Amino acid sequence: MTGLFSSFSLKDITLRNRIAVSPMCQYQAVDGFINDWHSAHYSMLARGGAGLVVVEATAVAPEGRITPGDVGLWSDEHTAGLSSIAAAIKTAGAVAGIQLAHAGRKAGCTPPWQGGAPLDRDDALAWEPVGPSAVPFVPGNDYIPREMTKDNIRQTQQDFARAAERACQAGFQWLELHFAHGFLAQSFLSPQSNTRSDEYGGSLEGRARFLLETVAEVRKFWPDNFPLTVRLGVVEFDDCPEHSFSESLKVIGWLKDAGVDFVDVGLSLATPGENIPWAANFMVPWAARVRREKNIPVGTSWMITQAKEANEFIQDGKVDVIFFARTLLANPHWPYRAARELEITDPHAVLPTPYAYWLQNWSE
Ligand SMILES: CC(=O)[C@H]1CCCN(Cc2ccccc2)C1
Repeated sequence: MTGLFSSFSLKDITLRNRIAVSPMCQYQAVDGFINDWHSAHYSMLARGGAGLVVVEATAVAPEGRITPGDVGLWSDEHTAGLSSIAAAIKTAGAVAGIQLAHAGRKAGCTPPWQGGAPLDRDDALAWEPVGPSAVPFVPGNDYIPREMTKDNIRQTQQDFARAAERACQAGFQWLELHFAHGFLAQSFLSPQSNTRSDEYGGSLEGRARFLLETVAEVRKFWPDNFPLTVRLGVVEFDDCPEHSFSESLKVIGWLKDAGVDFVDVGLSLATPGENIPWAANFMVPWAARVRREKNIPVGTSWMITQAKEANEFIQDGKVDVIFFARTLLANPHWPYRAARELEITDPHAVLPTPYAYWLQNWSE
């Protein structure tokens, strides 16, 4: 019987359950290097019992960071630190995943707790953002990205590919390309941000070209027996969400043909004014439609907090994996709580032995 605690196999990788730690930016790195914060953070989450732990948005180039504090994999020097993170995740029994990102025109900002606005231009840590077109994320704002040349595009695609190679060398076995949230790839896809008239703009084929060429380059460096996945913003909540969703379904078909194994169904966040219908589980129906209409395994996130509901989403074949974020930040041992609530056999077994032993006969 499938459910939240049934295993999930994709290519040669098997998750012990359907609970994934969603990539959550910590903004604690220096020059892209992880430190004790990340080691403790990811060990904590991996020991909580999730089947998959995806490391936060990891920049494929310095100018692709959301903030100066983003983790990076743009240099061979970054590999060693991330390999220790991958090892810690795997030792705890979870599959080690990593999200590779380029924030595009949303890059070069302060972390959310400092307002999330672009760094002052005279800040020594600031840099010029890049994008498909010289169109600012905030209409009328003077934080305008430099329009990428075709050489810039090719270089960034290589950056993704080389970062994927490093991720494999570091021991990660699940790769998620960040094609959502208004970041670089999403901004190529959205006509709100991509006004190019060359082959990287205009038609849907043109706007999707950056994504498909990036997947093709990554495919050369990421092992075929490990899942190659994308987080894709599948819907823009504008005056006609069905339009962007129908375009996304076409793009997902092309991504699948290019070798993408799984879609983590996310939000577009391509413009600041989106009227997002925030509510519990609100992305599940969209993910279920992708799964059904494109016959591809999917995951999703966004305000999913209840074990019984999550279990039903899996049982009903709506989604294959559920990405939890704040639910797990609030309680890293939430998988154990969920296992008890769902009356799974040996709920304590989701935890490492030193914890499982003492909890096997414990009931509060
Ligand atoms: C890297 C990434 O996708 C993150 C960056 C920070 C904001 N995240 C998106 C977010 C928006 C609103 C509430 C919570 C989260 C996306």
